[in-house]
Amino acid sequence: MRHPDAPAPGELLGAHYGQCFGCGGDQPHGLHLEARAGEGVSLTAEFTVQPAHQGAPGLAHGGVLTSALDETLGSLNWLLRTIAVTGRLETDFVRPVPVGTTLHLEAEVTAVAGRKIYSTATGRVGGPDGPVAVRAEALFIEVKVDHFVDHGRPEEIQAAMNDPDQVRRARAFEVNP
Ligand SMILES: CCCCCCCC/C=C\CCCCCCCC(=O)SCCNC(=O)CCNC(=O)[C@H](O)C(C)(C)COP(=O)(O)OP(=O)(O)OC[C@H]1O[C@@H](n2cnc3c(N)ncnc32)[C@H](O)[C@@H]1OP(=O)(O)O
Repeated sequence: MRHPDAPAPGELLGAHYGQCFGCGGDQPHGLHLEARAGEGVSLTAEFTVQPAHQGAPGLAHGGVLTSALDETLGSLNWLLRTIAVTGRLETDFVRPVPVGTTLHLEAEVTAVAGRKIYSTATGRVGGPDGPVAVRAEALFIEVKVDHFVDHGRPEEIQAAMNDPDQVRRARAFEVNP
């Protein structure tokens, strides 16, 4: 399942799109999640809860935590060298996550059936071996680059197509044998 050209274990995966809310370095409102390749089709990521991410006073909003899980699971695309979007995502919120906490995330692909990619993720607090605060089960569906070209707002699509770095990133996913 792991693509032969997948980044080596330990390598930073980088953003799939600079304006992405989950991982984009150019997105001032984003989570700035950083993911690193693991063994097989797995990875780890870190995300620190900011004051802008509150739901209840001093606690992370559940939707923001789900976004961090979604992004972590979506980053598995880099290891499969496949473009896939979230079809279904189910989150368990096991313990509250205070502002300032670094969430230590890990994700892995559990099965692939045609275009369907099943995956799971956990987020731990206090360190990579700390207690689980959130976990998720997901189904991603493989799509072609056309998915974004057909459905995205034209101004952002045009800007992405004019950005050689973005075109290179998109191509890297498309040369999947
Ligand atoms: C040069 C410019 C280009 C730029 C390129 C950039 C490169 C980007 C690189 C990487 C990007 C990654 C971005 C990650 C971002 C983080 C992850 C997100 O948040 S993604 C956003 C949220 N998700 C959506 O917006 C999906 C919206 N939904 C859809 O578009 C469709 O529903 C889609 C594509 C998911 C499926 O539609 P169908 O028509 O293609 O396929 P059907 O036949 O419906 O489903 C295929 C199989 O999947 C099952 N399925 C689909 N949805 C399901 C669901 N919700 N629950 C259970 N099964 C489901 C179906 O039952 C079917 O299964 P059976 O093959 O028959 O066994």
